[in-house]
Amino acid sequence: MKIEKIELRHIKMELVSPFTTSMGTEYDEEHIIVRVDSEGLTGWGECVAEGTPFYSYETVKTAWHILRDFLIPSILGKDISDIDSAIASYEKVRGHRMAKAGLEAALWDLFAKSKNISLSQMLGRTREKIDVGVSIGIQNSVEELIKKVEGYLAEGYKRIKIKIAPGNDIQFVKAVRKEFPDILFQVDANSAYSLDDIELFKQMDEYNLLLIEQPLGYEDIYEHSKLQKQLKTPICLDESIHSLDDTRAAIELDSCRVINIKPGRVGGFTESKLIHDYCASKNIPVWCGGMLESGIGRAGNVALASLPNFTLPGDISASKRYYKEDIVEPEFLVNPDGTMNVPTKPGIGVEVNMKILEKVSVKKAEFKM
Ligand SMILES: O=C(O)CCC(=O)c1ccccc1C(=O)O
Ligand SMILES: [Mg+2]
Repeated sequence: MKIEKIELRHIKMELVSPFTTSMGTEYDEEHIIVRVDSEGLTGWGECVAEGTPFYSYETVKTAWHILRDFLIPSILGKDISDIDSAIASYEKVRGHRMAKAGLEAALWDLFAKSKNISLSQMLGRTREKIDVGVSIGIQNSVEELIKKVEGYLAEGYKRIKIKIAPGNDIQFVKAVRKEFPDILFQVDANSAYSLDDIELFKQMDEYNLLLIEQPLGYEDIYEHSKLQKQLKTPICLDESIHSLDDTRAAIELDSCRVINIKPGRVGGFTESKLIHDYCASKNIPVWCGGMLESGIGRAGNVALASLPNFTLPGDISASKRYYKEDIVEPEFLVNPDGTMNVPTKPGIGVEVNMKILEKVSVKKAEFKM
């Protein structure tokens, strides 16, 4: 397909409630929306680099620079036969996986639309509904957390994840487990601890957690292998896994027994599929993480999570859990049974609401051949 035009939009959307993690508190989310136009079709993607370099070194500004100065020039005006050839055209660019994933997502949407199939079909969907969970930020008190958990369970969510940080950990775990003895329940530390905290993790090991996400260093694989050997609870790596190679190392070393796949963190759907397939071959379950995406990125996550080895509920929640109004129609909903429908229309399967997109855009640039 001849890549005729690419548009970038820096968007900023206010969260319905602040999101607190060990990395800080977010009140709004900044991402980049990538639009690719070719032969009368439009592909949409979302780059999940944030305004701050606290989860990842990438930010909206670094991703904008890499997209504008390196990735877009490598494909603009060219006749691209498939996604792999697009990826090959910018393979010299090291790292910057979120920037790459944003562009790749728009190309996946474009190619799926050109074949008149859904993105999930093109990725290899084996289910029409996915199980979904919710990620809850650190709350001011145990009572507030219990109330939030109760609300989300009532909406149907199949799995609860809470963020933890030193000083805000075991008391929350204890309270939730006491109140809800049978729910699927996990924690995410976003790298806030070290091996010196082994006693805390041994305590957590007694609460039948589904997994403990990214307890140690954000680039670490080795120390996680030491921690995993002392716990019954599976460790799940998020931040440390950027590629299939990282995945192999982590599984070979027994650093984790579950992998969180975020297409942005690993550079796109292509790498996500490689990680998914490798984990399936090693009997390692995967689930789809989230980056507080708008409906455009969410559509991609939903499609990805329809692959067979996504056997645990993802951090894929309803649009309204994040934003008062989403930029896609229809917005994403959670069914009362805790599932979400995988869109079946061509490409991402939802329409972009241009009026709302315009409203949340703080900067726009157009690149033409
Ligand atoms: O989108 C979601 O619901 C997941 C939210 C979440 O946990 C998260 C959001 C931003 C950055 C990192 C993480 C994480 O999974 O660690
Ligand atoms: Mg995480």
